[in-house]
Amino acid sequence: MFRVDEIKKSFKNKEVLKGVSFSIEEGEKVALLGNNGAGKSTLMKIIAGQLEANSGTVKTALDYQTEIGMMPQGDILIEDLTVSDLVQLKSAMNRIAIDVDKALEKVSLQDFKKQYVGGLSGGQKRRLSLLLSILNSPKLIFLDEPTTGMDLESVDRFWKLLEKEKYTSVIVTHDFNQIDHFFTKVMILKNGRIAATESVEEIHRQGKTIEEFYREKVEKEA
Ligand SMILES: Nc1ncnc2c1ncn2[C@@H]1O[C@H](COP(=O)(O)OP(=O)(O)OP(=O)(O)O)[C@@H](O)[C@H]1O
Repeated sequence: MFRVDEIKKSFKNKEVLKGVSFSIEEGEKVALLGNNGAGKSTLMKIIAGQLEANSGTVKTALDYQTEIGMMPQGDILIEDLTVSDLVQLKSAMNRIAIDVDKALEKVSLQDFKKQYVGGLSGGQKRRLSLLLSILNSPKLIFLDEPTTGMDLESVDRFWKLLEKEKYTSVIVTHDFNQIDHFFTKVMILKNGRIAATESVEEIHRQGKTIEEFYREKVEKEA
């Protein structure tokens, strides 16, 4: 469904990604893990086309505009539009007809439709970003730390929404509480490469939690 081959990226003379390769199959829910500065957001930006890699390829038969949803780490929102207008604008850009109220209900923002985006709280902006990235019911979504800044109730609602919608997904998260029951696969980015890829089922079969697996791979061999 989606394949990344030997992606390399340096900033000045700092080599952040040294050859990252992986593939995503339909139905997988992949947690992309790694310490701060490991290069997760850099990789996500390259996949999103916001940043150019020095070398490597991204291959997919999916259409970026209509079949892939992206939620970057920082919110890219137009602050001086109302919530409702922004949702309408995005749906017009994607040439889809949507019921704005219903869409806003998905992320519990129905009471904020007339408010300016710039006046939303950080967690509310994240929820709006999420909505924009799934508005066209994509087949594959890439989310970079989607729950950052959300209160506990919103975090719970966020994971429930994703569970219900059943997207194939790649999600950068530090939310270890959720990884054990939401994801099917874990990828760990370390020293510029994918240092480990494992199915959650296999990790559990070994009697470990994902957090234990992560610590073993990242901390012990640091
Ligand atoms: N535009 C840039 N210019 C220079 N260095 C950059 C730039 N973007 C990222 N970096 C560097 O690349 C490295 C990886 O950053 P990145 O944001 O991809 O990490 P991350 O794994 O997403 O971290 P976090 O968990 O903190 O979000 C860091 O050392 C960062 O300082």
